[in-house]
Amino acid sequence: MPDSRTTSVDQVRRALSYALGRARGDLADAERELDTALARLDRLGTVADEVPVRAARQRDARLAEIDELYATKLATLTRQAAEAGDREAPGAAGDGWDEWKPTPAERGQVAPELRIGAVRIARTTPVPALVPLLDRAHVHLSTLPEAEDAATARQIAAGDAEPAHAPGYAETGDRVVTTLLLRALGTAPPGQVHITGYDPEQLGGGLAGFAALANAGLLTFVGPGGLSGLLDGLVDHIRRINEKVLAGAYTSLRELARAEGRRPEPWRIAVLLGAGRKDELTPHEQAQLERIARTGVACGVHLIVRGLPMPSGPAVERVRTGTGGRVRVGGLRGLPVVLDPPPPARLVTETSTALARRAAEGPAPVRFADLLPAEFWRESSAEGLVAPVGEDAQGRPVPVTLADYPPHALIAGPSGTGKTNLIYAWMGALAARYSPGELEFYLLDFKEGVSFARFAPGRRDPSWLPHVRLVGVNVNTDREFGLALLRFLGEELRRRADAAKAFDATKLPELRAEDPAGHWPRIVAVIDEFQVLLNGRDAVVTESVNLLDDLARRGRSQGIHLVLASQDVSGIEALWGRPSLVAQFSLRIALPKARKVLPEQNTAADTLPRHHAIVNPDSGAPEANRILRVPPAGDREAWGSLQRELWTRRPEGSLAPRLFDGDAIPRLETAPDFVSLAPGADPAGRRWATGMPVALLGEAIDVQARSARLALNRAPGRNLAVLGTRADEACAVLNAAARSLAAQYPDGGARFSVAVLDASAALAVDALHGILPPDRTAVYHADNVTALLRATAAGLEDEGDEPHFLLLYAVDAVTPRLARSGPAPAQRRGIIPPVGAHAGAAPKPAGPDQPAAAPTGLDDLRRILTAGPEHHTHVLGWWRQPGRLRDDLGGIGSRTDAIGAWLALDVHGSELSQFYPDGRGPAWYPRPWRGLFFDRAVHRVAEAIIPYGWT
Ligand SMILES: Nc1ncnc2c1ncn2[C@@H]1O[C@H](COP(=O)(O)OP(=O)(O)OP(=O)(O)O)[C@@H](O)[C@H]1O
Repeated sequence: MPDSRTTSVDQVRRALSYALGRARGDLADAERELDTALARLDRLGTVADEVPVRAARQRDARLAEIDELYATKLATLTRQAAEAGDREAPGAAGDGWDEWKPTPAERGQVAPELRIGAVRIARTTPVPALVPLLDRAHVHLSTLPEAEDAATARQIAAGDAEPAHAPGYAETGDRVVTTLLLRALGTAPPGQVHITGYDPEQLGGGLAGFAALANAGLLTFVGPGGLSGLLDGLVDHIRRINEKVLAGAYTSLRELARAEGRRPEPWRIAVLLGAGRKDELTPHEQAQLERIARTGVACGVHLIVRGLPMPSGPAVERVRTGTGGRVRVGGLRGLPVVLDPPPPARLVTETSTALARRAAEGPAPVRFADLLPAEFWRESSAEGLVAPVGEDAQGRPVPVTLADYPPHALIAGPSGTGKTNLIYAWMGALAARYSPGELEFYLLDFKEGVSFARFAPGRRDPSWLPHVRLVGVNVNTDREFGLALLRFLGEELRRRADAAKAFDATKLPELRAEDPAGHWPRIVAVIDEFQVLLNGRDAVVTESVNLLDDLARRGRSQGIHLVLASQDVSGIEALWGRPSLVAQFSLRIALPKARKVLPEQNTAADTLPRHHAIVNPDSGAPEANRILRVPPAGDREAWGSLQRELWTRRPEGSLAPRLFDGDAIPRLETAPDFVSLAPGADPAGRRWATGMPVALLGEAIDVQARSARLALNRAPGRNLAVLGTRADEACAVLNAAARSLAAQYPDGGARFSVAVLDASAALAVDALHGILPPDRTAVYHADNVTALLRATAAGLEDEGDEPHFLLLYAVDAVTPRLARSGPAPAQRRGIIPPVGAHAGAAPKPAGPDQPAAAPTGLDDLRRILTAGPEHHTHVLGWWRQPGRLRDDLGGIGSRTDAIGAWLALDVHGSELSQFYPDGRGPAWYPRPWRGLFFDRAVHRVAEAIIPYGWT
């Protein structure tokens, strides 16, 4: 009994020691109890000798009690240790072979210890036996002396059945090697473990099943004379990692991986299988081996050595193999371990084949998530904007800067090479680092498509990117929108410069320091396919280039940054003719096969692989090239989840960005200017700020969502002529005008006379039913419009203050008839003055031989146009040709002042010469669903607008 107790106590002491690592506190308690128990045992023994009979019984009872207590404690501890062991070696590091599959660690995750078997102690739960390898230790395998092997066999739990096949020493060693390699391969990302085998005696040594890895260069063998070279190579590699990768910033790759969330270098495992002769190593080899043993682990270089001497050291785990799958592991204080069964041969070969295939596919793609910081919105943009857009070949994120230098970027690459994707990646990385108070985006895409629309709320996804203030898509025909953005930025530049001056500051960082409560985010304006804006030689190009020049030169100090992207920047004469402007774009980003964005002598883009980019912050100087891999960032899922996350954090009161879609027909009912007119809106908002009625004609092509508007005050010329043959568009303009005017008189107070003079307008006029006040609206047709005009012309002086709006659809369809009509039935008040004469001018007296001519319907129209506005009677008419309007006004040479505002549709600029101050007409090339609006009271140059839809 005492003998077996002593053995048991010994065993337990070791088991407790093992569990120490996992359950230190419990173990300490247990050990104290154990010491107490042993002391008590001693005392009991002594007492027993003295009082043999009675005490012997008592002693046995106490010992049984202690045994029981002790067994319970031990069971608890081993169970805890087993659980801890399972946690330490999750997935491929510890799973049984039935369910085993690779579970590659996430980047930056620490490599786990690897299970080889289980610690067996009698009457307790088996505890996983873990061996440290990747980033932790080297492994040295040696053979247990026979006596120890036999003792181990005895120590193994009595209940454990001997396996049917009891492997010998060599096979047990092979099993350890195979198990460690397979688990290491399964826990690392594919391709991240490179194995080298040194097996001069062709022992196999557990390496044979991994042969498929050789196809992908993940397994190499060195021949019998190759040990020296292998060790030298590993030492060189360690030196390189220390100098170039860790570079004094980190003490190990493990630390680097933890800090940066990436692992730039694969692990290298050298399996050295000697034949057991001590003298096999030369002194040089021995020295190199020692070096590697000492310094390799920090650099991801690991040795599994068998049959060769291995220097001792803290980073060497010793595994002594016996027979029958039994081993003793140094780190487990020599406790007896029963190896797990060997991994099935098929599992080894299939895993190796799959890993080789994955590795041959190239490095794991960069992930968009890797560009994002651990915590959002922590950066200040006072000094600039810095964010990565991809990773270099070593997996290091490549930061890209927009600041004083470089202030602006040019991005180029042929179609499909990933410009849009790169912009997404960059925007995501920036938006995650800088809050909307630090950064604002203005985005414009001149190519067809809706690539930037995702940043604005959509039907499927109501979220938006809170940094985005403006999104313009499908603007390929609306260069005016690009110009509007540049004008807006120009204004902002002026505002910032003025504010800086007021604080005696010159730059944004100084302004921010002086005015900490101010809202001075950096602005990034991205214009994709910007060459569309600069194509041609018209006024839009001239003004755009001038504005670009100003923004590029002065924007840098005021935190306004331009990012211009294009498929081909080579053809943009407007830019290349201005080298000083181009020089401001010192950040150059070239995608594969990009032309001209880098200087001629910098040809790196020609050989750039797919999904890579060159970032050059030094105007393309070859030595400043940084080549990087760009992650896919266009994926709606990846992007969507970031956007939603940022959206939920948006500051209170944050407004959705303005979305301008050149392909969409705007709606009057949602136009902010209309909403503020509509009944129920703030009364102060109605009838515009000035109290005069305002007709909204269409959406202005502008950064702000505003309406093109015509103020109908009591001043000469306050009429509108819509010109062109496109009935839908002309009706849309007149309908919007009518609806917006009606909205300003919800309780009556204005008269509407609507004349439908061509069938093409019938539907549009029908659509006004229920919108115009029924009791204040009269509809006329060709057969009674003369009466309308007669009555209106005759009654102008009697109109009083009530406004009267005449909406004449296709008026030119009846003017030939109007010219013949008369005499009028109503009271004549005199002769109609010629158009252009002042309304109050005296009528031309009739000569004695000339009876007073009866005014025709056309005369009445002219009088209304001329004299009406001062009596608050306004014509909003549609003429299908400018020539007809001119004729209706009196023909060539007659004055046109009665038409103070016009909106041209499919009319060429030259046809408008008579109605334009420069006498030559505006530069206007008609395009579908666009009009050119000119109000001589407010415009210097005509502005393009988009009619509101009326259906
Ligand atoms: N780094 C990348 N990784 C994976 N896929 C990419 C990457 N870059 C681009 N792509 C994919 O390639 C396709 C073209 O990319 P993208 O639209 O960004 O090109 P582009 O240069 O903007 O083309 P275009 O000028 O015709 O609009 C897209 O399907 C995109 O998802």
